[in-house]
Amino acid sequence: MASRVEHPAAGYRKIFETVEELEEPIPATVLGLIPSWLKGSVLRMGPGLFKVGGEPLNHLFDGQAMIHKFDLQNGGVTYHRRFIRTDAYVRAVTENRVVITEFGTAAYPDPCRNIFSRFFTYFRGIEVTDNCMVNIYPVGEDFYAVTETNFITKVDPDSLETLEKVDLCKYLSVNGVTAHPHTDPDGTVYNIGNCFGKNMSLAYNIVKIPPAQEGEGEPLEKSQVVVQLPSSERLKPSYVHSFGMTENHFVFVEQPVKINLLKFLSAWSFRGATYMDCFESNQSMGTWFHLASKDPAGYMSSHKFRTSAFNIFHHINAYEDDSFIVVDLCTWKGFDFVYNYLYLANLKQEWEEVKKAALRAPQPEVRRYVLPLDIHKEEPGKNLVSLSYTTATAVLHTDGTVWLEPEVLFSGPRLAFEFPQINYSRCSGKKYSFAYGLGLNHFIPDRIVKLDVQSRESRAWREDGCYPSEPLFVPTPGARDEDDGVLLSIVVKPGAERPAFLLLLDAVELTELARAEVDAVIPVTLHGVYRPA
Ligand SMILES: CCC[C@@H](CCO)COc1cccc([C@H](O)CCN)c1
Ligand SMILES: [Fe+2]
Repeated sequence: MASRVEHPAAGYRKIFETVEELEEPIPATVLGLIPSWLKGSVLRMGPGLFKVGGEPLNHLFDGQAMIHKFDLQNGGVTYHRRFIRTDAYVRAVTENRVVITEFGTAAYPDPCRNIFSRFFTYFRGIEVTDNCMVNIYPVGEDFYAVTETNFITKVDPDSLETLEKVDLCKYLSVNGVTAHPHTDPDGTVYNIGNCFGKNMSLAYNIVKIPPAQEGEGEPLEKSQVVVQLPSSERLKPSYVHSFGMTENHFVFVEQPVKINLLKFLSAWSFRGATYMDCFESNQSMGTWFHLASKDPAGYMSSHKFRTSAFNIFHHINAYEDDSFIVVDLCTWKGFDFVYNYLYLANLKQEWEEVKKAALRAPQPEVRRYVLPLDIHKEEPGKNLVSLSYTTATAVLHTDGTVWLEPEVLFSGPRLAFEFPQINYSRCSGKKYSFAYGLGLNHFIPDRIVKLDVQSRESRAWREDGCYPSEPLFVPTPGARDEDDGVLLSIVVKPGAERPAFLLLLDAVELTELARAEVDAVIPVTLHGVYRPA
């Protein structure tokens, strides 16, 4: 059972404060021993500028995108970081005001314009943000920093320069795609996104970007929608943050957090509206699971899986076993939108206040759901799951729906196992044993956790006054065991002589191998990738 850790000094405030970018990489002080085979870069995205024109940005997902890079070679480490030159960033800094509406902060009307031009800007659609502060991932030979809108930004993974703003609407009929794509061993990239389309043909589109082919130009030019999934409620598609992919199937969990399209597609400026204002909870649908086959791609409409309401952001892994699909998720119980608790004003409160707010929030739980593929007319009322190693159930109802009950893999009072990572190249879409995550304590990141999804045992790394980020798993070359490798996490230790470090943990025992300390505070990072040299 995770021990109760308290943060009375509220040191976590430091990871939500603006920092300067670096002109050049800075050296890190290495304590301990970095495995000689570990050569490459940790690339991560997060907010770096939290105030514009003297006004604070309100939400965790509003800060202007900053890219961070730890370079490891020959046992030495350097750290670099730059702001991404998005339109959102450049125009905010140039005009010294929020010009592009962010997730939870509305743009300010241009005080210099006259009343008429200000009035008419109200009627133009809002300018969708390109603030790519969520993740960075490779597509072919290129790296893209992303948020969840239709704009992704090509960046140089060595110099951290901003290369090109790309509008996915040029290639795909989507309004946005998640920051969590899946990648096949051959380099094919899959993603899912909302499609509000013409005449409200509402759906969720699964898109496929083929691998880079020599002299075949942009992979994005060849991207296509491979499956369209129907929305449970016309005019109100669910928010989708990630999806599952097994060897032969896509798994889409349709959560009861909905986008009100009448609000989202109408003139925001009147109300100084933001993306957050467009969400609402569906209090009656519960949560729906959808399946689609991968090749040939096709929606499996007869598989109507239902369960009770929860928020879902991060799929951990999904795999097929016998005639079942096993789906492991980081869930938050209830239909109240968890993002309502992630305003910076909340996260930067005194510790006692932070704990009080988290009491009212949806409670986190790692859950295993099992979806039977063969639901030909079994008799209703019987549990269809016959896997020996899980207590998850699936029961066919007379209306043709299948009611799912999960097995709980990890649960603790306001202790979330989140930002999950696995040995992806070896285990994605396959039966696996280990998941690594960031432990959130009343939403404050204060632990690195390893979860054995077979034994349900967990172990943690923590240190007083330390605030880690999502742990990235790097397998030892030629490893035999799934967890033979290193976990990399950027840790902030406010008040220390060197207030941030890259932590290297042995992924078997979560023991510290080394840390590379820098003389700089590093603000919160959300997601990232390890790029081998
Ligand atoms: C009404 C919600 C619209 C969807 C896109 C439509 O497909 C989400 O849009 C944004 C806009 C700004 C920042 C973000 C962040 O990525 C969130 C946290 N990851 C998401
Ligand atoms: Fe995420």
